[in-house]
Amino acid sequence: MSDTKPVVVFVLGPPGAGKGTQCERIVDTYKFKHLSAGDLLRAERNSGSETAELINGYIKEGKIVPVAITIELIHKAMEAHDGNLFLIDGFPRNADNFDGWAERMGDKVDARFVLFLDCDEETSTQRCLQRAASSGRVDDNVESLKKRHRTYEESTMPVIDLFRKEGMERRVDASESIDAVWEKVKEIFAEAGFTA
Ligand SMILES: Nc1ncnc2c1ncn2[C@@H]1O[C@H](COP(=O)(O)OP(=O)(O)OP(=O)(O)O)[C@@H](O)[C@H]1O
Ligand SMILES: Nc1ccn([C@@H]2O[C@H](COP(=O)(O)O)[C@@H](O)[C@H]2O)c(=O)n1
Repeated sequence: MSDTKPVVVFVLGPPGAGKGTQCERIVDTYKFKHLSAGDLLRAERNSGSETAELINGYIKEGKIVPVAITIELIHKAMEAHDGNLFLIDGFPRNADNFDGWAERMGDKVDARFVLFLDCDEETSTQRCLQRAASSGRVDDNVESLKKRHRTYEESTMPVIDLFRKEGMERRVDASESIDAVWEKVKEIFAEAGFTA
């Protein structure tokens, strides 16, 4: 991490909304470091560490891992990066994530806005099921997706509502094509003062 306060943009939305897809383009264009909470948790699970089994259970059930574990992974990844712009994807996902971040990181970073990629459950499910052929993910199946959607509605939407009330939410209709979504995302980053 550089000496100046890290700038953070959060990326939220239902499973398969296209968060990772748009993050790749944001990284290429605006030179952010992309930190996906889901990717960090899957890597930790695959490392066979003492929390691996616990993390796997949460992922299979579409539940949210306790924040202490997730923040530790995000913080370590931020420390390891020699730059100032961070795109934190899939976090904060529930009140525990939100409160844990506020407590541990809130005053250490400059959180600019939340990119909310929004699409309906049917679109989201179809995208994840198509991705299943290549993703190898234990949770890209109908049963896990139902659970992930319930978690999204019950736990993540209230967090997005909180950000909206704070004027930090920037919503994009993610049911459009990848290129159409990208055009809207670029407008949001330009309005926030980021240059390509
Ligand atoms: N706008 C889009 N239109 C059609 N397909 C898309 C669009 N955006 C992403 N996809 C495809 O949908 C699948 C899910 O996209 P992606 O992995 O980016 O979603 P995500 O929001 O990061 O998912 P998760 O939260 O489950 O990790 C991928 O196969 C991707 O290629
Ligand atoms: N803040 C988070 C983010 C993710 N998880 C767990 O990982 C699963 C996959 O997340 P994706 O963002 O890659 O879809 C998710 O269903 C959770 O089980 C988490 O616990 N906390």
